Amino acid sequence: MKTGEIWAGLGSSLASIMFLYTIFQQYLPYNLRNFLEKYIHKVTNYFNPYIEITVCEFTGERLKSNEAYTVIQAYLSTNSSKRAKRLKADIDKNTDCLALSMDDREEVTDDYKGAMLWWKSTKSTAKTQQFSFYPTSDEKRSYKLSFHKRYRQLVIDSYLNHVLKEGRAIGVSKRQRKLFMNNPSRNEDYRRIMWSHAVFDHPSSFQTLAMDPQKKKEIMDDLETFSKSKDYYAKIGKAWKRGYLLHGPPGTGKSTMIAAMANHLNYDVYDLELTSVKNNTELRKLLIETSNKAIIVIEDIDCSLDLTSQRTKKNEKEEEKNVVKKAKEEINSNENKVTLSGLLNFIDGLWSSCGGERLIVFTTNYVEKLDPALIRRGRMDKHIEMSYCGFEGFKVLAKNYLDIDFHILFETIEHLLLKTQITPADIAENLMPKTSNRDAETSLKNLIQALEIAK
Ligand SMILES: Nc1ncnc2c1ncn2[C@@H]1O[C@H](COP(=O)(O)OP(=O)(O)OP(=O)(O)O)[C@@H](O)[C@H]1O
Ligand SMILES: [Mg+2]
Repeated sequence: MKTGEIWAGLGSSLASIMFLYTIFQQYLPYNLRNFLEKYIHKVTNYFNPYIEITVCEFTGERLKSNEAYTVIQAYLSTNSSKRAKRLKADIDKNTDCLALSMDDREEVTDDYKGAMLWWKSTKSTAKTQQFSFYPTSDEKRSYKLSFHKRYRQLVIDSYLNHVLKEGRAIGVSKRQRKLFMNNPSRNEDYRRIMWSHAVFDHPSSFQTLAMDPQKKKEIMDDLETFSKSKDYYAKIGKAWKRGYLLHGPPGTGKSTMIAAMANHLNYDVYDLELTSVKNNTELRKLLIETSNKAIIVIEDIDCSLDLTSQRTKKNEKEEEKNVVKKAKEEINSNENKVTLSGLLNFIDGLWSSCGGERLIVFTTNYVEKLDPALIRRGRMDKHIEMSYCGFEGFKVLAKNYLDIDFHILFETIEHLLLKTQITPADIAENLMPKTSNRDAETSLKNLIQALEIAK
């Protein structure tokens, strides 16, 4: 008799035993049934060449949602919509579109480096004793991955990482970005939600940003290099973050640039209002609650705190002023106790390295007012001056607002721009059509008039 036949014979006998057992199990005493089940399980496990990995939707005693489940769901989304026969559709909160995923107890296959793998979505309903008028949410969902035992090493060493990486990338590309604002601190409430958020949907892009094209390209390259440098930062032993200082007169596009940066990199934005932060401890708490792939923005840093004179030598008069100020501060001891050193710690202290891929952006109208310690390289790695509008910047605005690349009046405007300091915000206002018939010539004439006056 051949070995194959022996195995086949064994298999069919086992199947018959199992069949008989399922029929007669109810007549067996409880203890015997328990004993038999244990051994039947062992025997079937021995003959079963397939390995299973289960990932539940919720884990732990407190049933926290399991990130691995979400990542796998994202990973399987493309595969399921192509291969599964039974799909379910839900509104995706992030994209506000219908998202397809495989239905409960549905199965899809995946090929990876020649190995065949099966993903099955399972659902079990826990039996609760409690009576309720409302539908109970005791459904437990999970994904089960099955594969032949000869692929064990491939799955553990490589496939699972591949699923994690791909799933995360799909999740990031589909997510809707958020704009977070820190909530003002009131009294000691440890359950307080530190950040509120809204959907970030700003239309600004580098394409519509009016500035010197070379400078613009340099910034875009810098951002892209940063976002791809995870391994490089790890190699040189630096936390994966970068500081940008945007300075320039009002209306030159600092806030617009931040939105363009966020859109370019697909990052969330945390708009940190320092004056509502009670003290350094709270600042730290806010920091650790930020996510990766985010821009933390502190606008008008010079107005947010008295960060200007703390490290410079003060003359006596200033010293006197400070005594009065200190007394006032003590009275309002609950207010504004974020200090320069607290902020420096925020930027480059140990806490700043929790997580990664974060930009910190400061904006100011008066760069000279800031303490040099705050803006030195390493903290604010890149200083970007946003300045008055040049001819190249004007051309971008003309394209944005009037949809023209050239006009006979451009030459006059170029001459006038050389002699006038005008912000992109002012130019934009003049180019904006005032009537419903968007006549480019009238808008350009308006601008020329404004430039003549400004000159
Ligand atoms: N460089 C620019 N490119 C395109 N639009 C711009 C630019 N600068 C300003 N604008 C336009 O002007 C408006 C105001 O600009 P923005 O708020 O970015 O200026 P800001 O430098 O942040 O000013 P502030 O210092 O007062 O905060 C924007 O809504 C935008 O429409
Ligand atoms: Mg601004």
